[in-house]
Amino acid sequence: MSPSESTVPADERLATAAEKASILIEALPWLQRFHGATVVVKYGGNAMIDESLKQAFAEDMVFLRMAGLRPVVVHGGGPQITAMLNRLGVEGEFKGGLRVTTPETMDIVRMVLTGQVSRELVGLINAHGPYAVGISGEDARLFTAERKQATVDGVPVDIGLVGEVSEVNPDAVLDIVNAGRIPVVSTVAPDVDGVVHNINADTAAGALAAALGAEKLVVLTDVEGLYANWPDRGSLVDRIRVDRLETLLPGLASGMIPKMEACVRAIRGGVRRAHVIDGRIAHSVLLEVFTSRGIGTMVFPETELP
Ligand SMILES: Nc1ncnc2c1ncn2[C@@H]1O[C@H](COP(=O)(O)OP(=O)(O)O)[C@@H](O)[C@H]1O
Ligand SMILES: CC(=O)N[C@@H](CCC(=O)OP(=O)(O)O)C(=O)O
Repeated sequence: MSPSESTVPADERLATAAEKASILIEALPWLQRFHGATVVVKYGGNAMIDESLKQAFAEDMVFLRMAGLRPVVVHGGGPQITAMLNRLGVEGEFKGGLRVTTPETMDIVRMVLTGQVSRELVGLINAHGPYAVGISGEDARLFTAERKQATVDGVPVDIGLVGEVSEVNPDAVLDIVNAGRIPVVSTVAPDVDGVVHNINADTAAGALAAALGAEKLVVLTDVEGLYANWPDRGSLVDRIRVDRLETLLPGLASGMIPKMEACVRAIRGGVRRAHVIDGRIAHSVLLEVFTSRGIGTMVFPETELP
């Protein structure tokens, strides 16, 4: 046998081929259903664990695009901001799940999100072709921020330059999507006076999904989904109607609050499905979009039966 030849038993090859074919065919109804659909994917900093996971995420975005969907990425970067603050010796703290943002912190938040995390994701996606374009809430008035307070023990507290999204102008994102490319959105944005604010990435993703009339919002994080009795790992919620989720909101611990508020905002804004899934699993987005069972927690509208 020459070195260029190899032998694999025919029955083994057939079994592998049959398994692959069944995986591909399971995706068929979803490929049909989601053709042309906009999917907003929020990639949290806690799910950007290692290089292979980030590369798998980039592959998923290109896969969605090549399968005829319209993916829009909104990225986080909380742990990356914290690491940079530590490197620069700047003190930082969170209140009610949001980063207390001084003008000095804001400079670092903006630098890390737009100059580091966005650039890295854009590069990973563009390794597959000229698809990704980075854009921030400051570009073409994508987001307008309104100063937001945190709630600690039911009391509102000032946390500096932190914004809620008061307005979304999705035109620039649509320009990129309509050109066949993948927007990668960083969540810093000016208020009406032009003062740049730090916006939680879940909050921005929910607002953008609603403004785009997206089919789906998919939020990647570092847990399997929403646990009804956190931290009881046996209490993972498979699916939940938006009105029921609203009743749970006041009892949720920080971290999950902005995510679940974002899901509520998206569904109330007309998005058909919002999902919180485990970004620590490679290709988790494909598993959610193209398999019948999906993964994680799915939020659906009140107009559907529980
Ligand atoms: N009810 C809950 N279900 C699941 N996770 C929860 C819940 N309450 C709080 N959490 C916490 O929320 C975290 C996810 O939020 P966060 O750390 O902000 O992630 P990300 O960087 O993905 O935005 C989880 O790791 C978990 O510690
Ligand atoms: C106001 C606020 O808290 N902003 C966040 C923005 C980044 C973010 O949301 O990143 P993750 O999705 O990785 O948590 C922050 O400064 O950490």
